[in-house]
Amino acid sequence: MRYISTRGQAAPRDFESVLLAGLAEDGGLFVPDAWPEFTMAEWRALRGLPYPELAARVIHPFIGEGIPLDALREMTARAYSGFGHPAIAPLVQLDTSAFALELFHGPTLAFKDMAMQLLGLLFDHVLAKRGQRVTIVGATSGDTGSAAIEACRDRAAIDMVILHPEGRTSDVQRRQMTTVRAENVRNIAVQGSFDDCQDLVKAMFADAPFREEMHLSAVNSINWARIAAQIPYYAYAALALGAPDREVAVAVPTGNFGNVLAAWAARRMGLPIARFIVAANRNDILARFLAANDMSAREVEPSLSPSMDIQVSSNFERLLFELLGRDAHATAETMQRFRAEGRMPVPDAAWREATAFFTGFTLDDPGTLGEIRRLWVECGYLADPHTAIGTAAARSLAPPGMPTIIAATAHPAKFPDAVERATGIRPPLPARLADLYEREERYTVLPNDLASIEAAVRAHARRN
Ligand SMILES: Cc1ncc(COP(=O)(O)O)c(C=O)c1O
Ligand SMILES: N[C@@H](CCOP(=O)(O)O)C(=O)O
Repeated sequence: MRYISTRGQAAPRDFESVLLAGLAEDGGLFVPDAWPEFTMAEWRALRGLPYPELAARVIHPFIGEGIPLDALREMTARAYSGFGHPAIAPLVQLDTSAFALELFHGPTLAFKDMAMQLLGLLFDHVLAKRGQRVTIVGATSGDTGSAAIEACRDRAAIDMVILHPEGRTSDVQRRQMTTVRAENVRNIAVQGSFDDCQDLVKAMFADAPFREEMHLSAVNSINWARIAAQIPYYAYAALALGAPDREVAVAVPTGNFGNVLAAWAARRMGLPIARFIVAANRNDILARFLAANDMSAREVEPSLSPSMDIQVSSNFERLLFELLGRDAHATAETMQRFRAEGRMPVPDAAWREATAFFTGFTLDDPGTLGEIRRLWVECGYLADPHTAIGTAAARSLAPPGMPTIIAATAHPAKFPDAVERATGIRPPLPARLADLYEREERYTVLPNDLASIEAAVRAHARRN
């Protein structure tokens, strides 16, 4: 499998190089040069397999022979061995056609573990094989950070710096990152929003001498490996609900557009996912785009679902590339105009094509609390605020009678204040995190300034 950049100016390369590169040198995102497809019979043969086996088989076409299927199998078996549920990603029925796909049974209690636990092992494998080391820089609105730290902590060949927006994550999320004692990890609270953190990461990649010097790599969903590792759970759920012999819909709480893009990739592989419901909080840029072709960035506003407090959804570029007929020149121009003018000029035909499959939905904070309460009262289901936006979206927009998979992206205990406000119940953290509030935090607050962040990354990488 070869990968090309959405902006067409970076050399094509294989999976392992894409894993280490993270972002293409031309600022674009790597995508497969052709989508692997499974036949109906091949999909049916995956039904009922244990999650680690299914994951290895679904991901392997994106990797190719660089990593043999058996080696990947060993990695998926290890990656999911520490999950707190035997099904890894259980489906919980909420009503006749709505099913919560619980993706939060990993070590840091959010869907990020589903990909990140595997990514840590892929990095180990590829870095050992090549005798290289990397400096991973990541931006987080709360969940990617701790999942990445947990997956890559204490690795001799990896240094890691995670940027989070100061004061804009939940306390549990921040503490899950800042209380980890691992020599190779450093946390920075940036005086800005998640979009600022993400921009800083992209700016570090765009600084070619710095990128080279630090051997930068990424763990955000700009890294294709993240998307590849998020495809299997949609297959797992869709097959359990009757695919490929029956169409399903998905409703995905969305911020950086990585999770819903993984579902769309499953469709490109041949799974009959008929509708993609993109569920947002009041940071509604994607919903405005889908409703009226208005992709215009506004200030990021804090909400009760902080992990989705995002306006610039990086992975939209991958969909845009497809909507523009894989025209890298047009994609690059459109993205440059978005950066310069804050508004993305998507041609009408491309927008119409997007709306054939994708529908947007927005829910404000009172609506989110109401939905958490409703789920508890009517279904006996305790949901976190992100998941609740997904269930509300499915209720209002899922095609009638079609089984709908709602990505349950975080454990309610990560957002105890919101859940308690809505239901009166304060969900406890699992025993292994019970002393989270007693642990000492370590992080540095820095301004939203590239030079300061680069200096901190360099100092961390050279600390020995
Ligand atoms: C709990 C939770 N839900 C939803 C999202 C949005 O997912 P994505 O950024 O892949 O759209 C995130 C962050 O990414 C998250 O942490
Ligand atoms: N919601 C995310 C934001 C980053 O998303 P990613 O999928 O690109 O890593 C977070 O919790 O950090």
